[in-house]
Amino acid sequence: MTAPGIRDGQDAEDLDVEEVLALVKDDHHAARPAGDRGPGPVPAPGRGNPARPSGAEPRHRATPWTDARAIAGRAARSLAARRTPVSVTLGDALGLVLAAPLTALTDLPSFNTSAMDGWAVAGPGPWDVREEGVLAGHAEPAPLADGEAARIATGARIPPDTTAVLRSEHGRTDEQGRLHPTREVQHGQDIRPRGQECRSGDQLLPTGAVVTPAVLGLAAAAGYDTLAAVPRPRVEVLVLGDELLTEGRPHDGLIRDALGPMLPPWLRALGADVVALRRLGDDAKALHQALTLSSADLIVTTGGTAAGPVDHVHPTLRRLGAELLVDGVQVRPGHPMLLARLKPDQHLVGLPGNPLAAVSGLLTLAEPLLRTLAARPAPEPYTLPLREAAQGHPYDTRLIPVVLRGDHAVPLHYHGPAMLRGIAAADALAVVPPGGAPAGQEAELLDLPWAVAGIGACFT
Ligand SMILES: Nc1nc2c(c(=O)[nH]1)N[C@H]1C(S)=C(S)[C@@H](COP(=O)(O)OP(=O)(O)OC[C@H]3O[C@@H](n4cnc5c(N)ncnc54)[C@H](O)[C@@H]3O)O[C@H]1N2
Ligand code: MOO
Repeated sequence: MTAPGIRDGQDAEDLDVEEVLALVKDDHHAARPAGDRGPGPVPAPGRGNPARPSGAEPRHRATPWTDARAIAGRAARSLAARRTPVSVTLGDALGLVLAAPLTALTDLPSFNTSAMDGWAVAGPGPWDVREEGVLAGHAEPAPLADGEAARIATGARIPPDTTAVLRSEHGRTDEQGRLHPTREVQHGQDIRPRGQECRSGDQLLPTGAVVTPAVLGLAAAAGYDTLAAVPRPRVEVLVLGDELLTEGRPHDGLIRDALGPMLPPWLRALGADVVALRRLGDDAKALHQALTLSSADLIVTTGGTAAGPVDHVHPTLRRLGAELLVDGVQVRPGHPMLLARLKPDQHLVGLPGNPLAAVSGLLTLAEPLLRTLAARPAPEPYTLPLREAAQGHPYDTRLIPVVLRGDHAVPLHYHGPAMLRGIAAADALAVVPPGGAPAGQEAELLDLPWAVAGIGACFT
């Protein structure tokens, strides 16, 4: 069914009966008799306490969206504190979080060094220029006598008793080979004294700092070969569904697996070490075995979260005696997503099979859990005004792909739960409250990792 009022790119299956009815009725708002007040545009209920159209069945068990994110973060909190730091080479440390303060292992600079190419000079000029110059990386040169100069390169060790460095563009040599300054020389100029940036033992960065390329550079400069870091949470991805092809075009009711290629790099961008991706079909036994044997910190399943004949996730979790921490979330798309504790130190996030619903589950449940396990800081929440109105769900939060243009978030079309066309062009997801948001209303934004950091920064 396609309800009048469903916007371009919105998927009718995304809307439940109440929502479709709300849209239909909303469309005929003008034709209502005077005094007929409802239901009309559904009023925006408060988060977590949604107003429901009269007669609507409350969605039992479904957790409000903000609560679901908080529960996912909390579920990992005590585990995060107990994770043993790992020692990783600088080459493997990008994106990890420091498990110990970065303390300087040396003074920086570790010797008095020249800030410029030119001459090290002693006393006032003119100076006799020593035959042998000083290059970076050389052993300590002999002391300068008063009235003596030595050619010196940027980064080279300053000879003892040097009083200043004269830049090459500020000196000239006469016929006798004596060096004259062409401008006044200040005592100590262009000498970087040992320890100017830090002394050995100074704290350069605290525990919890994210290892960026700049941190790698600083650590190397300060003498580190390895860093103590919080290990990446180990994640196993189990893709469920007999209808999935791994190559070629869809045919005969079979479709391409869109989640297998999408989830591992996305999980990596969220800080995970993806140890395995396995396609299990719709095989309850294989799922049970995979969950029993896995030693990952987090198992992410895709599909099979609803109540169809081959939706094996709930029955398998029941069989395993798993504790369901979140069983359905008041969010569209993705409302059947779930979070379970399989063992005290092992969780499962069940993502719905519809691909945009899976993205919603990834950002709602997997992101806070992985962030907490990886000890990454929470991104600062921020909002931007919507450039166009965003259609809301009557009583669930909706996540809508947007592009950021100037100071506005522009909602994208093709945001139905089975569609990736919108998110593939997006910079962020806008959090649209129940009832929707008119143009100009501020919406909270969830940045997509590559939109902020660039592709190279988050997928290495
Ligand atoms: N009776 C009900 N049926 C459904 C409900 C509901 O509330 N009551 N919710 C719908 C919603 S909303 C979603 S989302 C889906 C979630 O279903 P599952 O998690 O059980 O997923 P599947 O049924 O396995 O698949 C749904 C859909 O997605 C396609 N799919 C699955 N895996 C992939 C993949 N790796 N790549 C691309 N596409 C995939 C699959 O073929 C289906 O079309 O349930 C609704 N039903
Ligand atoms: O609305 Mo579902 O949750 O299609 O994803």
